[in-house]
Amino acid sequence: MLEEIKHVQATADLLHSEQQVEAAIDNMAQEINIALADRNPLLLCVLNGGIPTFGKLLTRLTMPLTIDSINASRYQNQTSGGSIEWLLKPETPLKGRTVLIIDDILDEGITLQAIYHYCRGQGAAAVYSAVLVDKILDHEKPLTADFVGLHVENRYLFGYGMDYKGYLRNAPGIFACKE
Ligand SMILES: O=P(O)(O)OC[C@H]1O[C@H](OP(=O)(O)OP(=O)(O)O)[C@H](O)[C@@H]1O
Ligand code: HPA
Repeated sequence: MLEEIKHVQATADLLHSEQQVEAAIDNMAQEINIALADRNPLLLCVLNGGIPTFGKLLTRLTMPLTIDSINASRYQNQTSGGSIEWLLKPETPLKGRTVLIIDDILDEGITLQAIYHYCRGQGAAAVYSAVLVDKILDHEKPLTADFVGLHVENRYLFGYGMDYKGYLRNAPGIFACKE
């Protein structure tokens, strides 16, 4: 397995450097600071891929806020998605809260849509979403994200939280696997 991971990393294309990703996160934070300034938001980290984006946004946000996590996994360390498995639900009551869901990637949008409906079902007053990457697809998605860092071509990606078979989430940039 580790040989495969090393090969994928060595042959991948760098699409966005660390510097470019950090600048995109700066922009997202600025937008969120304006849009949610007086909303006392509850930030939900979508485990596991959302961890870097969540952490990097967190210290750039200036309003009073609280945090929790959710884990709705669809890819289970594979490169194509299946049905959603709910591994963790937030402990914080969502009723009446403004929720900001933070994830690494909006691909088909199935995961974000499921989390959105979950939050609404729990009585959240408003549900926003922020994704580092919105993958450009040739068809409509079930929902759009409110805050997007980068729009990226339709290839299998890794880095900044996004994994290849569970690995390479720590890659310092956004990389695309060779076909
Ligand atoms: O838009 P979609 O096609 O639904 O895919 C996007 C989701 O897929 C990944 O999660 P994954 O299920 O791989 O879990 P992970 O966060 O642990 O990597 C990613 O973190 C998003 O949550
Ligand atoms: O391109 C991707 N890379 C990593 N994880 C993902 N989850 C959905 N799409 C992707």
